[in-house]
Amino acid sequence: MGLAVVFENVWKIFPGGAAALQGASFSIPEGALAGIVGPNGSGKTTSLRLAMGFATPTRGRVEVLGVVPWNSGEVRARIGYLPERPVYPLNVSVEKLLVHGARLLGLPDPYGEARRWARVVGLTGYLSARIGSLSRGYLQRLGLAYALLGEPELMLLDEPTTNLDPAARLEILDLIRSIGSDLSTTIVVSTHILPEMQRVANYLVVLVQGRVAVHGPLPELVKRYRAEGVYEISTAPRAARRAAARLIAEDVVRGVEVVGDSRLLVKARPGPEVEELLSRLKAEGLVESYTLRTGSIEQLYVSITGGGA
Ligand SMILES: Nc1ncnc2c1ncn2[C@@H]1O[C@H](COP(=O)(O)OP(=O)(O)OP(=O)(O)O)[C@@H](O)[C@H]1O
Repeated sequence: MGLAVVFENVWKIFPGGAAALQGASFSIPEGALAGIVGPNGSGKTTSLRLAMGFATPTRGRVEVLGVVPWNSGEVRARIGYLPERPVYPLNVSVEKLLVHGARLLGLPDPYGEARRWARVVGLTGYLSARIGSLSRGYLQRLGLAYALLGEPELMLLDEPTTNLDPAARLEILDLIRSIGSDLSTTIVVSTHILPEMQRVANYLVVLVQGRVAVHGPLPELVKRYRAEGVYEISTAPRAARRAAARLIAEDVVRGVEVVGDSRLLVKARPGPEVEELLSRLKAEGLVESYTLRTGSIEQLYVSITGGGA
């Protein structure tokens, strides 16, 4: 599988001297739903703007979908971008804006395109609504629909949940997750709110002061840093409760959830103790298979950086 985004030793120094990126290197594989996480000012927005080709690096190499983005007008049409603070014409209808966007991309059926993505983001009932009348959550849906026009190969979403209330936040995250699983688009989401990424991301880039502390598939990082993880366990037929009772008594297990007759989720810090325990239960025939599914991004972040997001 190829790489959707490659940053190689990228520096971005602004005219006033602020160094937003200081030798950042990371890559994001095609098809990933990647979170770029880091505290305010760590270079998230700068990274997305460089990937979009809206800015050029002072030094280093940025490659997106196999090309250098600021040299190629063509690649912009393959990327959907949701800026941190999008600006919309308030007196225009939802449909009109989406149709306009589809026309700018030269898409053959602008109305069909507008309706398709409005449906995906749950705005079908709002096609004729004035943009100025939408709530913040619905404005973000509109931003997602706009970024989806033309079904881009890559979506760059900059802090898509900022300024939303908790319910709208969850709706947007769920929407991003379902877009990620329904389409083959690579999605990159920046955020300074770590627990949010847990709901959606399977790949992580951790930025600290313009440098990449770590990047990689989430389960791999959880394992490497021994942050608390969630194991998905298949037990022998109808043995989920029995296995749960065994596991909950073990020191290394932080929590157990029975999710079916023969399926469990187990919270534990990955490492030899858990592996031993699970292989013992496997040998006994109680557990059939297990995989480390994901982990606590907050804990991971603390293990990587020594704290303070
Ligand atoms: N156009 C600019 N001119 C000068 N300095 C800038 C510019 N854009 C960003 N910076 C500085 O570069 C650093 C990184 O900014 P950036 O916006 O990329 O961070 P961020 O991680 O997205 O933060 P936030 O969550 O606050 O948006 C900050 O110190 C910021 O002040």
